[in-house]
Amino acid sequence: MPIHIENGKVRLDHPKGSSAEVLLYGATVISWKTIVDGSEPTEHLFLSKKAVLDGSRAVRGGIPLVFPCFGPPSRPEHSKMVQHGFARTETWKLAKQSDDGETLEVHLTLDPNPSIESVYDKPFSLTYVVAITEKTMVNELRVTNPHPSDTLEFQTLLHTYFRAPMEDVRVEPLQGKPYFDKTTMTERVENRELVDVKTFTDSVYGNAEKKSKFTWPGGGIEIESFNYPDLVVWNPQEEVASKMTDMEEYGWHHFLCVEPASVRDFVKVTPGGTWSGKQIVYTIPGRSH
Ligand SMILES: O=P(O)(O)OC[C@H]1O[C@H](O)[C@H](O)[C@@H](O)[C@@H]1O
Repeated sequence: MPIHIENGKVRLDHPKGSSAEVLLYGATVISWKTIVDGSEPTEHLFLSKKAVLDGSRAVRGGIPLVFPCFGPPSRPEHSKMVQHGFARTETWKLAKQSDDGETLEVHLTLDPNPSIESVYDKPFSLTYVVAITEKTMVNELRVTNPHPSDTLEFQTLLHTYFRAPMEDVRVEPLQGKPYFDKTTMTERVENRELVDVKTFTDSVYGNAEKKSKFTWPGGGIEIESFNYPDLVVWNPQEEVASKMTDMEEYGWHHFLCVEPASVRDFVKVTPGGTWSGKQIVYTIPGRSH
């Protein structure tokens, strides 16, 4: 079976060798593999060896979903929530699956339940689409506002932990972009053509390009995003990661987070409307790692 569900995890196995694994817990994609150089499938996501997958805390790695607030809550309506909201710590439902021979696709849904309602009283409906082809992965979040008269406002982000060598990786194109540097809490403008993460990096770029990429000698990933005006680049380095109980030793050497986002401002969805944000991720042709 190309798509099957087992022990709270959805597996997609493409006939051309690519695969993905999505936990119902947080709708967290924890693995995405493709065949890059004609041999064994290569894992493109970082998942900490100490990540907790039992539903007791957000997963340290893969693609946790941030909704409806980014970072510590900044608005009264989010004040009962923990950092990054509840979407990454709720159990989603597998609502739909399809396989047309080229694309394997699953739809996971999340709607208000008593645990969410204890911290958030707005009506909403979320659908998260994960699809893989031989070479690509698509992650699309759809947010519907079922309220008859109130606008729904939220922040959201695909917190993607990519497996890459921290020392060598460079992100572009970010030159000239405004960004909020969370390491110093200052608003700045990026002057580097190629951005590295060799020091503690927590940068929230605005006005992001539709296509971003990061490369290192022998590897690279391109991200095409739709409807995400911002891009967060993060590597916690030892100073922050060593305080995380779920980060494996030296884990920060093996990933960077490049996160299509709508967080510098709040997305506004009119009554009855639906917002959707999407990333398409693929390895850069001719490169392998
Ligand atoms: O530790 P978490 O709650 O998963 O957050 C991990 C990180 O997420 C984002 O990248 C934020 O910009 C960081 O400030 C935060 O530290």
